[in-house]
Amino acid sequence: MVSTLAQYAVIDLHLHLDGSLSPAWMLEWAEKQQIELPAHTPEALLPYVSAPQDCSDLNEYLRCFDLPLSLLQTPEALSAAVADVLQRLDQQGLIYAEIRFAPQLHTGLAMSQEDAVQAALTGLQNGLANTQLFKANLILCCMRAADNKAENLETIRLAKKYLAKAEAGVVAIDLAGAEGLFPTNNFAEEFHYASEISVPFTIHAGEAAGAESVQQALALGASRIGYGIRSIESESVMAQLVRQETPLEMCPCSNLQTKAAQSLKDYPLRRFLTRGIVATLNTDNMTVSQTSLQQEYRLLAQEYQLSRAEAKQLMLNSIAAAFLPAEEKMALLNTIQQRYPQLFE
Ligand SMILES: O=c1[nH]cnc2c1ncn2[C@@H]1O[C@H](CO)[C@@H](O)[C@H]1O
Ligand SMILES: [Zn+2]
Repeated sequence: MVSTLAQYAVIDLHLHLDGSLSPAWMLEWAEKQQIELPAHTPEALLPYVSAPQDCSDLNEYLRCFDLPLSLLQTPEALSAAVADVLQRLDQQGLIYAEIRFAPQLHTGLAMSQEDAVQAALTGLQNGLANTQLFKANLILCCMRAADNKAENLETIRLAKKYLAKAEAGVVAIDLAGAEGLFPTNNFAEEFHYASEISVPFTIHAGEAAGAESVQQALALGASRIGYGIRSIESESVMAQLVRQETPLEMCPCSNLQTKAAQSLKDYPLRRFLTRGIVATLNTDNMTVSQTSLQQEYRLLAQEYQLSRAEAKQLMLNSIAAAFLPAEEKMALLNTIQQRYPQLFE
């Protein structure tokens, strides 16, 4: 049962590019760019780019992104990183993925946010050409910070521009970063603007803050919620998620590390599914969290007694939740059925 449930690992809707670079890729691109790293083998590099065993909270978790981000400041590196992640997802048997990154975190050298978006799109097209993936798309993250409204608004403007180009590969925006330090409502202006110009969005909420943060994200018009774990604290928020069919992008390994969830035993995924909330299963950060989508399914199968029916529901929820038009969702379902008929027996 355990190994078969890992076969349901075919769609990842919540995966950060910068938190998912392989150590080998980081070593290769550090050398290419003559960037000095604190370690010179993949094993020795791991402690610098993955959450510690005793990670205390989201703020500590977020420190793991400094090193990978330092390697992603040129168009070549950014394109290569996207293509490499796609190749690894393909090797793992995935069929569809939405990869997110924050263009404003890639402007440390000479790139503008738009250069970063274009570089990532080039990587997306190159990567897709070399894989069997049905498709992959990009989500552009706005960041929770103190003085970055202009940067966030620019990210949203770019999302609109590239959303308007059919098939470009940008499908939505996100809000990432330190939720405990910068509450969701601080970003109301940004998301009012996104709504006004019809840019769909997901917001990381209910991770380092409570159900009220999910409530705020819903009030702003979020189409999906990143994690939303602490929705479990509010009957009315859960009722709203059911009523509006707003999907939750759940990432158990990461949620345990950031202490958004205290233990797997109390992880609210099953209660969400039972209530009819559109919960999905994702990785968040393959490298920072030392995980893969198969690993997430395996963990839940082993330690959470995830059933086959629940695994199938999670996969079907991911199809429903994808930022894809209805006909592409149908095509995605068909592709999965053809490639993995055993998942539907
Ligand atoms: O679990 C998370 N919660 C909130 N923000 C995150 C999480 N994982 C990554 N990022 C943030 O998203 C940025 C763009 O990919 C990363 O640089 C990191 O700061
Ligand atoms: Zn995330």
